[in-house]
Amino acid sequence: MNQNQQLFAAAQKHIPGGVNSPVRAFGSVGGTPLFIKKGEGAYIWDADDQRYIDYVGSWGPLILGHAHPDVVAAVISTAKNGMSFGAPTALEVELADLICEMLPSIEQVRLVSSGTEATMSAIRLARGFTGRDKLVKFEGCYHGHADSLLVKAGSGLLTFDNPSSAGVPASVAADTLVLPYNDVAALEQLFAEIGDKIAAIIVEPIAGNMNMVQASPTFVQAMRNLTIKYGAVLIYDEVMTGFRVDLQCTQGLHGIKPDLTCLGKVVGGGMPLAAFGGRSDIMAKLAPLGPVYQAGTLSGNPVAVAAGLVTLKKIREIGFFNSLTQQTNKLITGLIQVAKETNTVFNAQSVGGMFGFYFSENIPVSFADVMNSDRTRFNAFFHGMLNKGIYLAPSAFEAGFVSAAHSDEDILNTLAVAKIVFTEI
Ligand SMILES: N[C@H](C=O)CCC(=O)O
Repeated sequence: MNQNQQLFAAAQKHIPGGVNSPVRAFGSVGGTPLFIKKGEGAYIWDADDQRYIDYVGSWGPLILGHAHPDVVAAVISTAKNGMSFGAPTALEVELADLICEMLPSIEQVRLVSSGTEATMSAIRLARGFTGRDKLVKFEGCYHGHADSLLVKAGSGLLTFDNPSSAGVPASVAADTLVLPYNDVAALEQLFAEIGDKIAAIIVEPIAGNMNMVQASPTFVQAMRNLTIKYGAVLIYDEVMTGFRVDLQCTQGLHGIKPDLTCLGKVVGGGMPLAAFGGRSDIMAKLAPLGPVYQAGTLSGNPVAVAAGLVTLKKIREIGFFNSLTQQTNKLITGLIQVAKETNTVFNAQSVGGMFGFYFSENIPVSFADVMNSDRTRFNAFFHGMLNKGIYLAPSAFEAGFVSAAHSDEDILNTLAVAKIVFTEI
């Protein structure tokens, strides 16, 4: 047994399934997960000292690459003054100001510790604000693991073939109405029937938890128009896409002003930090100002905030996003090219530093399309790449990420390996 296998065996003794989040168990692709020893730039090393070019980036946060020196320095210097106070700090005011400056739809913001907390709190707030209970979500979108959101969800649930979790009371799930992604007619029909009972739509405006699926412009516009018409709240879940696809996130690309936005991942620079924010009249309903309760001992944790601040400042530097977008594009066009050269049925797309690839003729626009892609081939490709030092997300239902640390050489090496693996599979 190698070190990874030994650690996995040991982990299973006291950690259910040997992992602290299900997709880490290598989901549908099977095998032993890598136990990571260290990361630097675009690379990670496993317990057997094998190096990999990493396109997971801790599932999105590491837009600057692993252990970026400025982020590490900020974390160390902040931690030296104390790890947590459970009291306000100047740093969190600075981060809140910066988020509001970068995202015009956010007039006020609250910091929390995970994407799940952000979406869960935004939904409670939308319900408190509207006085309504019904929530609209879309098939294949994943918004964290709060009870009401584990209905036909993506990410680890899909990976393990159980898109609606056990343990969610039917009464809770009853208020979650699930529609197909990108289906304008279904959305219009639902609003025509019960629009005055709907508190909110929550959507991943570029879905990253059923692989990567983009919302069409008509779908996006329909969500905005209908929520305005019926007085419902439009929640953009940009936990994955926030500061990852564009400096102004997906909402900047769409030219849409959501009522509330959920952020996570990049905003914390690799530390447990997330946020939700939006219209000040809605945010004013939060305690201690208003009747909607939301709280957290570690919310706005100074060490996490320090990492987030450095990360956001770096990605605002001139040329950062252009270069990240170009680098991701090189990977995607290169993969499409080598697939063509090896007669492999394959497709791929990217926005900013986020990408998806599919063993299918067309780019998927719905959950059903993703389900129809060739997942057996995906698994073979994943293992082939992993065995040759390329670490991709171990699930056909997750997006991939390029960081500022991925060099031309890394991309070329990845493409050379992909060509071999496409031929093998
Ligand atoms: N897709 C998930 C989050 O965005 C992957 C991370 C996890 O579930 O552990």
